[in-house]
Amino acid sequence: MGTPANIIVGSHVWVEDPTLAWIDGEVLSIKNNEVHVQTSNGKKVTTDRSKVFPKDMEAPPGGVDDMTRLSYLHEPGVLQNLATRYELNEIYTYTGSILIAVNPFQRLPHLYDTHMMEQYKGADFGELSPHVFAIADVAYREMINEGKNNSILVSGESGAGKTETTKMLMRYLAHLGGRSGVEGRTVEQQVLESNPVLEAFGNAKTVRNNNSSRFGKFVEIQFDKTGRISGAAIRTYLLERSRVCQINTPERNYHCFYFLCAAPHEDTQRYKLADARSFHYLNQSSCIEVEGINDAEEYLATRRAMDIVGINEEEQEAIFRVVAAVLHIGNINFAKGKEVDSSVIQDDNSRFHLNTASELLECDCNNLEKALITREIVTPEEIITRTLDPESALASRDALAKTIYSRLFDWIVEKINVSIGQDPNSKQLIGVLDIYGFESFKINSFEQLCINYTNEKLQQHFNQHVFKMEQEEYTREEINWSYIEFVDNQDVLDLIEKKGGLIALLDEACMFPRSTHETFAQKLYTTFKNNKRFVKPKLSRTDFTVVHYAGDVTYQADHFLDKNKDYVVAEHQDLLNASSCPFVASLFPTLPEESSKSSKFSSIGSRFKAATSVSHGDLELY
Ligand SMILES: Nc1ncnc2c1ncn2[C@@H]1O[C@H](COP(=O)(O)OP(=O)(O)OP(=O)(O)O)[C@@H](O)[C@H]1O
Repeated sequence: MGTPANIIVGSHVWVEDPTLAWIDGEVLSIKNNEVHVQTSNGKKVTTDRSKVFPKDMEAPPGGVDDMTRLSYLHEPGVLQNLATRYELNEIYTYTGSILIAVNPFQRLPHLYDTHMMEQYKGADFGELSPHVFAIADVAYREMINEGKNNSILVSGESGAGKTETTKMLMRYLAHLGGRSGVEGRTVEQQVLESNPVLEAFGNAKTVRNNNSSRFGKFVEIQFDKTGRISGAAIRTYLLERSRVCQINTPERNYHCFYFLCAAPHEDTQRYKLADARSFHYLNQSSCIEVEGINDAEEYLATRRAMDIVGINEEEQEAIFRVVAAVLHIGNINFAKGKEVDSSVIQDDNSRFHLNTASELLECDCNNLEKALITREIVTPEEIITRTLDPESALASRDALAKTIYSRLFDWIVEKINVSIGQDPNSKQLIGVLDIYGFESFKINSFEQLCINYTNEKLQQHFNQHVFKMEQEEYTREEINWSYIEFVDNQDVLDLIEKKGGLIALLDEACMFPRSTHETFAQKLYTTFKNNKRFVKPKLSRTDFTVVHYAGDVTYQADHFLDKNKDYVVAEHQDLLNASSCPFVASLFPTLPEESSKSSKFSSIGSRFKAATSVSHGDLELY
C-alpha cells in the first residue's frame, strides 16, 4: 500500500500496538531492518522495518473528508483519519467514489432531516460533506441523465450499520422520486414500512447486534420515465435457517417468537403458548429479554406494520399460528421404541405439543407423528417404511421446523412484493444490496463460505472497476502515481465456483447417498492438494482452510452436506400439503410431476452462485 517512505532516525511513525491497534512514535535508532521506536505513550518498541509506517505530521487536525487526499494511504493513516473525524461526529468519509460510514451508536437526527435532503439534491458529488445522500443522489442523477441502471452496495460486518444505511438510502430515493398527493400508500412508503415486518421475522439478537439481519437483501426500486418511483421488489437470500432450532447464550432466536409469547393473553391462549422460557427453541439460550426491545409492544407494532403492507387479518392469524406451531414442534421429544432403531413420543408433555402443533397446522396428528419418527424409502419395486432412532427423529423434527419457518419467511417476502407492486414497464432502476461483510469466526460453516464467497465476488468487482477506473483516470490526467497494488482474487473464485471447484464437489457429494462430511473433506484434500488458495490444516480430518483475499478462514466441513441440501423431506411435504388450512397448504404447493420424480435435492451453494452473478449482473455498483 502506498509508496515505501524513507524512514530515518527522528521520523514520526506508526507501529502496531496490541491494545490500540496502532500507536504513533519517533524512531530512535535503526539497525539493519530493526527499528527502535519511542512511542507517544512512553514505551520503547523494537520492530521490523516493514512494520513501521510513516506518520503524516501535516495532516489537518480535523482529518480529510476524502481518503485519497491522505499523504500516506496505509492502514494506520486510514484508521487515524476515521478516528479523528469520528471524534467530531463526522461519521462519513469518502475514498474516491466510495463512502465509508462509521457507526455512531447514537441517533443523529440532524444528519437525516428534510433540510439535509434538500441540500444534497442535485449537488455535485464532493461539493458537500460526505454523506449517504450524496451517494444516492449520484445514482439517481446518472439514472435520469444517462439512462443507466445503478446499484448501491452496502457492506460491512455485523452491527456496522448496513441496515440503517440502507434505510437512509431508501428514504432519500423516496424523497427524490416520491409522489405527492397520491391516494393511499405510495410504493416508497410501503417499501420503508415493510422493514418492521421483515425485521420481526428475519432479525435476531446476536453477540454483536441486538437487531441483526439474518438474511441478505436486494431491494430494487423501479422508476418511470419521469423519474418517479413506479414499483419495487425485495429479494432476500440465505436466511439463517439453523437459528430456528439452535441458539447459544447471549443470542436469541428470531424476534417474532418472543413477540408472540408476549402477545395479549387472548392471543397466547389461542395458540396455547406459555412463557418463552418453556420452549426448547428459545430456552437453549439464557437470553430471553433484550434491553431496548419491548416484545409485547413489538408484537402489536408488527401486527400494525403487517396491516400496512397488505397482510390481512386472516393471513396474520395464519402466520402467527405457524410461528406458534414451530415452537410446539421444538418441544416434541422422543424415547427409544421397542424395536431396534425406532422411537416413540417421549411422554404426555411431548404428546401435548404434538397435538397442539397438528391443531395449529391443521394437519392430521397421526400423520405428523409418522412423519417425525419414520421415513419412507422408495425403491423401484416397493415403498419401504423405515423407523428412525430418537436421534434421527430429533433431526427430522428440526428439519421440519426449519422448513416451515423458511417457507413462511419466503411467503411474507413474496406477499410484500405483491402488495407493493412491480412496474412491468419500468426501464430504469436503482438496486440497493445489503450484504454481510467478510466473516471469520472460531467456527466457520457453510454460511460463512457463502458469505465470504460473495465478498470475494464483490472484491473482484472493486478490483476490476474501481481500481482500474481510478488508475485510468490518473493516467488520463497525467498524474504521477504509483500503482495502487491490489490482490487479484480470481484464483480464489476459481477454487470456489469453477467447474470441479468447491461448490461443484459439494453438490456431487450431496448426490451420492453414501457421502459423509469426511469423504467430502478427503475429496477436497486430494483435488486441491496443489492449490495455493487451499490448505489442509495439520491434524484435521474434516477442516479445510481457504486463503481468502481478506485472510485465511478455516471451515468445518461437518454440516456442509446437510446445509447445502435444500430439500423437503417427502413426508413433511405431503403432510403439510394436505393441511386443511389453505395458508399452510400454500406454503407447500404440490410439486410438478417432473421434479417430484427426480431428486428433490437443490443445491443452496449453486443457487447462491447464480444469485451473486444476477445481483451485480449489468448494474453499475457504488
Ligand atoms: N447512521 C446511524 N445512526 C444512528 N445509529 C446507527 C447508525 N448506523 C447504525 N446505527 C446503530 O447501530 C445498530 C446496528 O446497525 P445495523 O443493524 O444497521 O447493522 P448491520 O450492519 O445491518 O448489522 P447486521 O449485519 O447484524 O444486520 C443499529 O441498531 C443502530 O442502533
